[in-house]
Amino acid sequence: MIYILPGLASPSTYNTTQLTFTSCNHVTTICPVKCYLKWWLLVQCGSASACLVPPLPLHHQPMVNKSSTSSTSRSGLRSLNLQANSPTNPQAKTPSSPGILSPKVSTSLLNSPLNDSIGSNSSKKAPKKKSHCPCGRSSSGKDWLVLCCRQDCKQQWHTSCANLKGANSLTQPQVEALTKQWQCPWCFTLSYPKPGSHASILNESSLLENTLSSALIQNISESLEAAIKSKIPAIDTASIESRLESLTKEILDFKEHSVLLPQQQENDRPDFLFKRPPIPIPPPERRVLVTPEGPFEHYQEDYLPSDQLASLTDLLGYLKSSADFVPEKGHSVKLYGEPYNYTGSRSSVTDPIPEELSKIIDKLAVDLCLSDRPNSVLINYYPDSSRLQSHESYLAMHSDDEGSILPDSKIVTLSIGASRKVIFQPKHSGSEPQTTELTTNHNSLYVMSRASQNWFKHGVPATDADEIDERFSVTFRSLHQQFKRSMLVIGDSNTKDIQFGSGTGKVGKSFPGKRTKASKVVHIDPQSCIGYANVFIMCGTNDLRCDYIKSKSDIQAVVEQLKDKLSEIKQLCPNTKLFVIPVMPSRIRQMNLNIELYNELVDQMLMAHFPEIWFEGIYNFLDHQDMLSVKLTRENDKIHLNVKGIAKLVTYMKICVLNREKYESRNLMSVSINQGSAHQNTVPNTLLCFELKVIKIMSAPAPNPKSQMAEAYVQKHRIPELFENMTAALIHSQPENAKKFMIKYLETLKEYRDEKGSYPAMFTDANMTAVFGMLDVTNKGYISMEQYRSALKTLGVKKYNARPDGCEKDQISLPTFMTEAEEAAITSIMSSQPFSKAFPEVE
Ligand SMILES: O=C(O)CCC(=O)C(=O)O
Ligand SMILES: [Fe+2]
Repeated sequence: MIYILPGLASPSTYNTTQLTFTSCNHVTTICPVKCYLKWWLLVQCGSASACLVPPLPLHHQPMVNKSSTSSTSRSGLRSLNLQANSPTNPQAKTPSSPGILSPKVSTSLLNSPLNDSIGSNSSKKAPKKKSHCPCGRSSSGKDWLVLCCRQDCKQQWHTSCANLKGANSLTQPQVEALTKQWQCPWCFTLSYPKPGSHASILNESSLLENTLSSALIQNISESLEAAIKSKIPAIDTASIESRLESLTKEILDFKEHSVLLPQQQENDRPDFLFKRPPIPIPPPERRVLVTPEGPFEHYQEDYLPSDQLASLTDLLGYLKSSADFVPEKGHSVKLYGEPYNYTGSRSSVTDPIPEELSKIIDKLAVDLCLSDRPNSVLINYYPDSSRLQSHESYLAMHSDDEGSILPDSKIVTLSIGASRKVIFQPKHSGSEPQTTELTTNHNSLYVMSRASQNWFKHGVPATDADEIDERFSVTFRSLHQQFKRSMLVIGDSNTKDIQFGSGTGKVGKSFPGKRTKASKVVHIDPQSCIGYANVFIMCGTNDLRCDYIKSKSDIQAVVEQLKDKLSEIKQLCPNTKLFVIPVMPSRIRQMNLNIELYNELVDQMLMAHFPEIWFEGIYNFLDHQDMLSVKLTRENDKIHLNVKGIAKLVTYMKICVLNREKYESRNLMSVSINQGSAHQNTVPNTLLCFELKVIKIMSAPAPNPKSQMAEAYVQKHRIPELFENMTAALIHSQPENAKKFMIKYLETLKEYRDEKGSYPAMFTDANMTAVFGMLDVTNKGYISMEQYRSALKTLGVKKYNARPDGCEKDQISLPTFMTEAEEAAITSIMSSQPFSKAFPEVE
């Protein structure tokens, strides 16, 4: 392929035009061709196809043309049609073709239609008579005269003037071959006009625009500068600059911390999605909390009888000699029983509790009436000063407040060896903390409650004595790893029927916990939260009854009460994950108006002060009129959830716990806890998009046929369940690409529907009820064990309880089925394998 790149040209500049030849798409030569003929000869000798764009007269735009030809030759060459009359060839005197004229032959006189468009220099030179070359001079028999083939032109040109000098050395037949359709430089144009979208046009216009606007800006700034200089003699530019710098920084900070979506996206989001404030406002100030109990409950000397003391001393001696202690800061440790992981712990391996210690635990359980038998023993070894400098023997101030410790349990410490001081300091006293000292003597015991850990910290200070003897403290705790997922539900009568533990209709063993009563917000007891990993507050319905609420300020007062309670809980239990459940709408319209406003205000309050507290949607408890669904409400009761409602509530809470656990474990919200103060953090936008805002609870609008149709459609296709499921899965998995994940999810569902694949392992009550219903066709209310197994299989559950309630009678009820299915699903999620299989990560 040959490309010829013309430039702007007038006939007088043709000689400098360059033709660019490329072959096989490679530029092979850039050849300054002084005439078309040279170019033609080159092309004839080579085999490449070619495209010639001759130099154009000034009124034509320069352009590059990659195509081959309009009128093409065999080689794809755009032909030049020369009309020549060789001065050296006598035969040429007789024109052999109509286009070839001898220099002396004159044709008709015609005005050139292009004369006007030629540059002024050229136009001066351009003769009016077409029978003469535009140069107006005679060629003195040296040049061929060639005639433009265009009917409306027919202008003659000297070969030299038309940049065809070489033509004069050609023979007549060669010239004839060239001259069939020659167009003169005035007429020759490309048959392919430059498209309007051509990059060069865009560049040209944007360049022009930029240049114009830069020039304009420059003009303006110059005149401004001049005006300022003349009017204001001296400006402190340094201070302005520094202010500008700090403003820029503020803007950047704001951008960084802002969690609001850009305006457009914000508008695009459905109304029910969560919003967070751009910058979280710090929580209310820390306040002085009065400790309800002392730092330790009990201290007793000479605790162990001599035989137990002797065997314990033997064990400690053995541990010391066998170098079983693992060094930590200021002391060493040895762990037995249930693993106890605390901040700074270095020993992950534990041995079973040895007999000597087991016997001591038996005694402790009886003597101290322990409801939970300690199952974890940590021995601290403070070596004597021959092994460790006195000032290096200590245990730093800390609280035993790890999530795995049972909330209502005791932490018991037996001291063996040298007397050492243990000191205690309150955490929330405000002023200089008052220190309590306890001297622990050999064979003494002191007992702390788990709750006291949230009020006090304790430690074993280094001594300034030159010499100290060794000391051991044998500490006993009740731990359970599942307690890391423990739940406390603080709520009104709607939470009364939540039962913790395992078995039918219970929360399940994966989520230990308890429910405490708070009929009204003011009854919430922050201390009850101590030791629980997750706290759900579901309270407020009674505060919002129509008898109590006379104006908006009454509702605001309840929100303020809640704020105070939350603030205290946050201060007392910084590690606890808090969930506020929006007040469930009732079936009383007037009351729902109060509830709607309250939820709205709580939402705002949380956004402003506690952005880390989850305020989850409860929309799936409502019917299409945003009233508590009649299916979930007790008969003749407009407020309370029925058994199904409670089961749904429990499922919802469990999903909340799992979602948050996964969310935090992925470091999306790294709440860092430092000495009791939780640092606020922002929530990433991607996730916020999927957090559910409490639905707008409106008083019921008059049903209209369109909305009924829409409702019927939504119900028929189970759209809310689909979205509920998908949102849960999305939050749970938090894939990089949410869109792809959802597509994949829907495809999985589709496969399931087509009975090709496994159903995702997280399902709603509706899913389970539907599967149960398919098996219990006669509506007996139970299914057989065989059906139970196949139903779980249908739901994609692989591991499940093989002996559920009712298995002896071969009658598995719907609640049992639901509990077991859910428990199994949750177990599978936690073991993550089947879950991740059901929700493959989408790249
Ligand atoms: O050595 C002591 O008395 C204190 C031990 C202690 O606080 C602990 O192990 O957590
Ligand atoms: Fe401790």
